Amino acid sequence: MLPESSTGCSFEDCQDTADWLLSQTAVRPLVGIVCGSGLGGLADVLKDQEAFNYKDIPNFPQSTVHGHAGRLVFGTFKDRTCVCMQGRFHLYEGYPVQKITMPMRLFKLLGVETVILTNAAGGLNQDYEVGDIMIIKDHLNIPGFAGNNPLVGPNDERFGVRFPCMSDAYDRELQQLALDVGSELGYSDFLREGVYCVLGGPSFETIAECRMLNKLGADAVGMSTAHEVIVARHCGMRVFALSLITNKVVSDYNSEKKANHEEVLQTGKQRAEQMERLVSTIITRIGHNNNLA
Ligand SMILES: O=P(O)(O)O[C@H]1O[C@H](CO)[C@@H](O)[C@H]1O
Ligand SMILES: Nc1nc2[nH]cnc2c(=O)[nH]1
Repeated sequence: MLPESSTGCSFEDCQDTADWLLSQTAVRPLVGIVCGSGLGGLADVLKDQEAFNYKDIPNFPQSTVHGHAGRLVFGTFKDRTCVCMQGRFHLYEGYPVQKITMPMRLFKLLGVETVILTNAAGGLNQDYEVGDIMIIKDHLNIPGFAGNNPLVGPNDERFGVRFPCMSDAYDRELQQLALDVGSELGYSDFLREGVYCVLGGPSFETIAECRMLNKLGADAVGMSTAHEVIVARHCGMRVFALSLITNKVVSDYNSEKKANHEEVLQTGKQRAEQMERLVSTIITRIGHNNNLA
């Protein structure tokens, strides 16, 4: 494990990055958004945009995955100020888990109160269809079982406590709000609630792994989000997350289907409009200081 000071994720490193960004933009974001694979179009619907390429931001990692543009976009939905990651980082890119979650600490230091994350995920639940949108109510952090938790290492109390609670990781009021908004928009037929399981990737799952994960209680599987959620909750931000079911996992030895990233991006394109409308409507209903409008 690398000490925090050498990964560029210490409080001081994050503060330097926040100070640099706050000196470049007048936007003071209350909502932070992370876009999943193929779902970066959400950032494009922000008004009065100010965008920064990750490569120009001090201490910031670089996006290496197709479907993750690598831009931090500030702007507004109605009068709600937002900062949006158009591209996230994953364990399989080779970054330490502390580095891929560093943007959550940056969000906190920028003044963000609520974090909304999206991801592309494989459907494990037999009832799920491609194109379903799953409100994440809980997660299984499998890399964490092996000690790869983003909070491993010295704890900096300026961010949060040594042993943070995770039974309330996903905000229940925001889940209910999403169900209500989904119903108003006519999305109930493809809106689900379930458990997301993160694996390290980059290989997709074997059939035996899919069967095991489903038995463990996971409804969808991916390679992101849970680490970010842990760090966001550690520093006291409210969290809401959505999985777009971009493919059904292969859990039958007679199936000829093969998981692939192109299908993931393709489904993202097909559901982009509904994902954007759902998220932007939820944001317009989040009031200041975390109250619902
Ligand atoms: O979780 P996001 O970033 O949406 O991406 C998902 O899609 C990619 C696989 O196609 C993996 O990176 C997986 O985690
Ligand atoms: N691990 C994993 N990640 C995904 N991201 C999108 N689909 C999948 C999947 O089937 N498995």
